[in-house]
Parts: sequence; C-alpha cells; structure tokens
Amino acid sequence: MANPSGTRGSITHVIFDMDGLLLDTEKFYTEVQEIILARYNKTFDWSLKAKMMGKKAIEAARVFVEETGINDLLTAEEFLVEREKMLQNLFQTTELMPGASRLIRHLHANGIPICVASGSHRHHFELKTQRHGEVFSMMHHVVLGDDPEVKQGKPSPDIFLAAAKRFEGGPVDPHKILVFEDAPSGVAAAKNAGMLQFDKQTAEDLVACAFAVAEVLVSSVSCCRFAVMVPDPRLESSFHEAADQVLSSLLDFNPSDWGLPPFQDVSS
Ligand SMILES: O=P(O)(O)OC[C@H](O)CO
Ligand SMILES: [Mg+2]
Repeated sequence: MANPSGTRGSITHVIFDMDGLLLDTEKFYTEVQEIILARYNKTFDWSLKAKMMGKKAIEAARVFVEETGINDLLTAEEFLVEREKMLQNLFQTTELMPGASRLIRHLHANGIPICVASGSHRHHFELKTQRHGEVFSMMHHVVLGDDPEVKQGKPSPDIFLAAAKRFEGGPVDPHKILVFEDAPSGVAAAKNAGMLQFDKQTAEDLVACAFAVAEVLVSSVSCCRFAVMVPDPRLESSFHEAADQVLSSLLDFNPSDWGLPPFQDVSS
C-alpha cells in the first residue's frame, strides 16, 4: 500500500466522495444496470462495476455499452434515458453510509473545512441528498460532475483540483488534504490531482511545479495527496493498492491517524 508513513499528521482539509462513500447509492446503480443487462441475456459483474463507479454519467454509460458488447443495440445516451426513471425513484430513498454522519459532524464541529467532490450531476445530487440536508449543509462547498471546471470525470484530477481550489484561501497544499473515496477511479483522480495541484500561471508556480515533479521522480511516488479508501467488499483487492489507508467502514476511521482531532464519543 502506498502509505507515506510519518507524513500523515498534517491534514487540515477533507474532501469526501459521495456515492458509495457518504451515501448508499452505488447499490441503486448496480440494481438498475442488472435489470437492463438482463434484457440482453447478460449479467452485470464487479469487474465492470469497478470500471464504471465514480465516473460522470455519460462516461460510465459508454463503458457499460462497450464492455458488455450491447453498443450496437443500445447507445450510451439511450442507456442513460432507459435507467433514469428507475434511478430517480430509488435515489429518493437514499440512506447515509454507516459512520458518515458521525464523521461529518465531528469534523465540522472541530472547524475542519470539508467538501464534496462527486461525479454525480446536480439533478441527481438534489434527489440523493434531499433527506440529508443537515449533514450536507456542513460542507464548505460541493463540486459535481456537471460543474464547468470538471471537463473530464474521475480518474481525471479535474474535480479534486476544483475542490481544493474552492476552500477559503485555496488552493490548499495537497499534503494537507485527505480524500475519502470508494472507487478505484476516485483514488486515482485524487492521486493525479496531488501531482498536478499547482496552477502553472506564474513563474513562482512554475518553480513550485518543477519542485513537485522532481519530488515525484526522486521518491518514485506517483502523487502527493492522501486517500483513504472505503471500498465495497466485492471490489477486487488489487484496487486497494493505490490508497494510503483502506477501511471496511467509515466507522473504523481514526482521525488521530491523520493528525485530526480525535472522536470524543465511542458510539457511531
Ligand atoms: O462516487 P461519486 O460520488 O463520484 O459518484 C459517481 C457516480 O454518480 C456514481 O458512481
Ligand atoms: Mg464514489
């Protein structure tokens, strides 16, 4: 595991993924995709799921029709239309993942700036969060897949770069940001963002960027941002390797591991 031990203790800001990490919504995508594939006598599996999760809707849709070989029968755009009604009904029943409320409330109460970076688009975000307004109101900001700055979905770093920039006084030093993710593409995006954090608009930034690249080359580490992964247990374990810490549940997160204020309670 790519864990740079000894440098974990200076986290000041946290970026949360949403689907499958804070909200138990990945099961809805799986359910609907299983129904659609069954119409073509095909089955949905976790190797395909791993390639789709975390991406923008149209990007995931292209993966779906191409990888399953149904693209002659159903285009990515038609797939999105076909699944939409089912998803909209399911999203209205969305529950928080175990430990999500506790962690968000804890960080917010301790003045740690937190935000969301989700590939989900605005309309779906509103449906998924409509029963969880209080906890989401604690986010400093939310960056979504249809944000104009998010040209490409995860694993492109666009969404994490935008999220890091929008904190007060941003962009925040990538070493001080902890990203929580459930998806392989999300962990990769966070890592890619760590390497590309610097905005190459000034000479000073160019120098800083050169130092960052040199650091990467010298250390043979492909990134400098930290990612905690909370994967579904059905995800193949080789996908865990890029993360700095892998947890079975947000309930297992220990803020002290990262220099964050410890929980004062012992419950979830
Ligand atoms: O995991 P998120 O929050 O980036 O969401 C991405 C898609 O909406 C679902 O995979
Ligand atoms: Mg996710």
